[in-house]
Amino acid sequence: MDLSIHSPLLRSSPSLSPCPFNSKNTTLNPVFHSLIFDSRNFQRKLLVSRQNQRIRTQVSDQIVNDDGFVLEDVPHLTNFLPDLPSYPNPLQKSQAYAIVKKTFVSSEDAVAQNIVVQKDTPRGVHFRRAGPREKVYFKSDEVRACIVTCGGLCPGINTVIREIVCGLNYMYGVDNILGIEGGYKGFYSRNTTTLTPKVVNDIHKRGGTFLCTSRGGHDTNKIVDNIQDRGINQVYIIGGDGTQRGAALIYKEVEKRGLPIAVAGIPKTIDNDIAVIDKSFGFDTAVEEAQRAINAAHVEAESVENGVGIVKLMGRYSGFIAMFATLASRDVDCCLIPESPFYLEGRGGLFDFIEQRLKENGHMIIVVAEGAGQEYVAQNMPGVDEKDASGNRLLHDIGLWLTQKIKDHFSKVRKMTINMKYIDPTYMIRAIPSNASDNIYCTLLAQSAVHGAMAGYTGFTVGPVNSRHAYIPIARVTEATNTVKLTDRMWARLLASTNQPSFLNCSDVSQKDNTGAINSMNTNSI
Ligand SMILES: Nc1ncnc2c1ncn2[C@@H]1O[C@H](COP(=O)(O)OP(=O)(O)OP(=O)(O)O)[C@@H](O)[C@H]1O
Ligand SMILES: O=P(O)(O)OC[C@H]1O[C@](O)(CO)[C@@H](O)[C@@H]1O
Ligand SMILES: [Mg+2]
Repeated sequence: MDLSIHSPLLRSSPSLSPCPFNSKNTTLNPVFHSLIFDSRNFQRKLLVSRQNQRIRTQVSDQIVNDDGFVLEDVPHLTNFLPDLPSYPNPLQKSQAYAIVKKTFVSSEDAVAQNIVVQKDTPRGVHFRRAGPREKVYFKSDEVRACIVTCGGLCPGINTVIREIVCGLNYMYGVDNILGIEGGYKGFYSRNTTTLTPKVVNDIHKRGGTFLCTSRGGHDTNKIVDNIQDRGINQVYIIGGDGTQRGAALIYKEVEKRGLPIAVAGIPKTIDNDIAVIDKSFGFDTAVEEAQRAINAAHVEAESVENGVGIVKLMGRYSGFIAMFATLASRDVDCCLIPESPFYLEGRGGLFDFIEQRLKENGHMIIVVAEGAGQEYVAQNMPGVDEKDASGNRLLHDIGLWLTQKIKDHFSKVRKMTINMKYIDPTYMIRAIPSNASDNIYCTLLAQSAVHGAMAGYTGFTVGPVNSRHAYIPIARVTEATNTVKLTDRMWARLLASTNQPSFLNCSDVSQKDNTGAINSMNTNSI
């Protein structure tokens, strides 16, 4: 029985594609099933139109059925261009794919957001599975694609650029690909470069972005005007949360103008603060590179009497890099992250702990995420509240502040000689090329984005959800920030491994934890 959704609401909702899902395997009755989709569609419309307000709770509240299967679908070009012609996927004739048993992903395949279930668990939220489709909505020689990279650097950006270019060219025969230089503002400052497999052949071996990047300068109308002027019909946007917000606005404008343009977001950030996806590319590489700084701090600290090493790692609002680098290293005595407040003085404070470790081991290593303890540093620098061009608050240097505080405490209060070394490898961990596993991850991301755009999906972000690549509505990944959960087992593992004070009691933890953000690392389940 085909339970495809044919509600008037769905058809009138331009932000959602027709849902070919069929619920043969569910016990839901068709009417109820439709209702669930309808309420989601309605909510999704709301979410897109009010994307700056956090209405995630309202969205969740709508999923009321115990057995509910929910597809959080992405838009399709045929939603607002119903007459758009389709063509057989050129992969059908690909020699490489000839041996693959099932070249194309079924339109009924969905990726479950929650895979830890009990017998009576509702089926819950799903995303459309990424991958090549039988039909495409672009003729190869009519594709004019562009790629732009925005926000901070991250290992692997060049691999994603390379693989979008090679994927479009090798799999779909597209050879009209433009690189927009210098981030969003590159669209209207008219700096572009032609991208071919040959041009991008070696770029994955270099850090940074071949196309350069910038913060600020997002002017939706100017950008879409420019996309139109250049005849671009596929836009690949690589960047973090801010970039994805910008991509959502570009998609909305494209849809408003009724243009046959696919807008695909590829999430990028070493901070790993993007919700829903398992982890962001470059994160593994950053954690690996951080080991070199921690090792150096450890060698320095253990070679002197009362050596204290402080290593500052990136992580504006999320302490994932610091947490994983600490867990990987085993040389770290204490890890400080933005999500977990700490204090210096008194019983159970950091000074006490340092003294105890120096007595036990003769040395001590602290890893601090750049966003940790900002409120303390701010107290010493009243009035300093700067922002970058994108409006992100510029952080105070917690590493320097901490170094000074520890020095002062031991020399002036405890009258103890300590040997402090402060290592700040901040940009070194993100300006490098991606490691092997990130390279593979970036390749899959790029190819998934290409398959999605060619298949006519738009307004999506691509990423792995429980290890399966999926097309996720852009608003879904920007509505919350992925942060370390203090009540998650991963943070408990860290506390157990360093044996550092938690600086909090249980009731503090439940108050602090949480913001409603989704812990997409799923670290509890590992
Ligand atoms: N809310 C928004 N609406 C439209 N554009 C935005 C928004 N936030 C940021 N942007 C644009 O996205 C681009 C990148 O944003 P930002 O500098 O915040 O980096 P990011 O993508 O979040 O990456 P990261 O934080 O990992 O470095 C900038 O050009 C900025 O103008
Ligand atoms: O100095 P920049 O380039 O503005 O970037 C710094 C920020 O970018 C990130 O690497 C990614 O968001 C943060 O960890 C860091 O705070
Ligand atoms: Mg950001």
